[in-house]
Amino acid sequence: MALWWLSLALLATLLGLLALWLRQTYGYWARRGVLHDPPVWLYGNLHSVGRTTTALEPFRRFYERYKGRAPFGGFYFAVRGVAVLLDLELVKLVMVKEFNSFAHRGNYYNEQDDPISAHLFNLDGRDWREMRNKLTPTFTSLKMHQMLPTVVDIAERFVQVVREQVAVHAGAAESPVEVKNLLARFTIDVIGSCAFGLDCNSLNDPDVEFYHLGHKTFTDRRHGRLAFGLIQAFPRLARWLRIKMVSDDVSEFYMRVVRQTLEYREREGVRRNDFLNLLMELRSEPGGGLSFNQIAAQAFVFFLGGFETSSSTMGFALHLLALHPDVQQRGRVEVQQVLAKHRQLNYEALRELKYLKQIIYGESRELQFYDSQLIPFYFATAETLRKYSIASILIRKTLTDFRVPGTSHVLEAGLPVVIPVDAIHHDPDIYPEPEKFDPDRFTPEAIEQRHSAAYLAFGAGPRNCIGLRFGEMQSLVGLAVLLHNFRFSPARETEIPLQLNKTSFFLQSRGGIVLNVQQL
Ligand code: HEM
Repeated sequence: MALWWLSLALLATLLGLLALWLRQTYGYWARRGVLHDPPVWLYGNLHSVGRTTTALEPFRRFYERYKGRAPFGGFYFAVRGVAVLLDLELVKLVMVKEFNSFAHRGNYYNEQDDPISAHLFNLDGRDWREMRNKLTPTFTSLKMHQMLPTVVDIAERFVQVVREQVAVHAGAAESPVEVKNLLARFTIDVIGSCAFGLDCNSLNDPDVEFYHLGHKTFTDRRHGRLAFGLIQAFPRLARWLRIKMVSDDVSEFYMRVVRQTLEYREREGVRRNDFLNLLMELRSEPGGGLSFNQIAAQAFVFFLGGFETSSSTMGFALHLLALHPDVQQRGRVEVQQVLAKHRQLNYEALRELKYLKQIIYGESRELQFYDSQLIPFYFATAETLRKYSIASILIRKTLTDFRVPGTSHVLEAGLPVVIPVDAIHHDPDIYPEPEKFDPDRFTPEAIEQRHSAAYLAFGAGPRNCIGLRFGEMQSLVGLAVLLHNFRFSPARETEIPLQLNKTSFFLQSRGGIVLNVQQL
């Protein structure tokens, strides 16, 4: 009996201490006099995500409520205080001008026990800088040029598969096709070939392992939200406990694929124009090359970056184009003109697809400086990614105490800083009528009128998306061949508006995207 009372007293003491700690933790912003919303214990300000809202809503509401009242506001991720930026000048300072004070993302990874998690997106500090320097030459225009024929070959197979799906409905009034799955298979085959040197052929065989594990990488979480928040908040403890982030079967699969391909290429002396070849060349670089684990982790992140982001972008673009036939036709005419001139989709042809670029990609002035030839593509892709920002928030970690200009507030060392990309992209003062789909928001003249941090679909500054050109190339090729061969319109099953997945960190549609597809 005495033991029972003792246990109860111990439990009560522990709960009391936990409550005191949480009170102290959740008082962080109030003590500093920073605007903030009251948090829900243990969940912080993201309690609704995955239940009643997607990850977009809390940040949009927060931004709308506090924008103009302060350059940043206070927020809580689980038990961690984070600052949410509300002012574009401050965004630019954090991402570009004062980058050295905010160079980390602060993501958890575990090089020892979970080597595949130690990839460029997660790395920080010197490890990140060295890896970024090594990988940057992998994404030059020349390298993209060399990979383009592979992408075009797969795009031709893609058209054939879509034709077969449309043919199933021959003679019927409608020909509904689920395009999201087809786009995922297209990008899997492209990135499987370019990052892993494999002919995955998921376009013809949807049961291939690469396709299933590719999906699993995005759908299966090793940890629940609360555990994830705690791991991010206490990375040293998590490493000590040997906690992994990537599922074992996913990790084992990619490690095995890279090992087998490397061994085969070395044995047979095979060279190809792909990312794996470039990573292999880095293996024996003087002054410290890449280890096998490092190569596998980088191939893995190229796969993560290249598969879901680009297929979602194309899926969102097709949905928008189906609802806006005038924009679709303008894009198609451009593709027809460019193909009539060049006879094929070569690099020069891609450069001339100006309007298509406005529909999907797009960029701030900063990116235009580094590759002015790519501006046109921004029009098409840009407006899609403004409306549907695949990464709805970006994160940086403060490395040294940073006084916010014009205020007495300090972003303390170690504090995560959130850039609310989706909220900025839907700010009516920056993009009037933000729900309207209008690729002409991304003409060079219109871009010039806006703040350079007003468009952040690929991030900004030295830690922006390294795969931008590749993603751009594959999305542009994919959309160009689709518009050239098919017309898209809403079918009876088409969701309007498109419903989004509530549990995914990256923006995804909740289910498939069904559109009426007509062969031209
Ligand atoms: C539509 C396609 C894509 C979108 C929307 C996209 C978006 C992004 C965003 C928003 C970031 C974070 C930038 C920041 O924090 O400032 C990022 C980083 C990154 N992306 Fe992409 N991405 C795309 C395609 C790709 C592709 C094709 C690859 C690789 C082949 C890739 C690889 C990466 C990597 C490795 C990083 C981390 C860079 C670093 O921390 O140094 N992405 N991407």
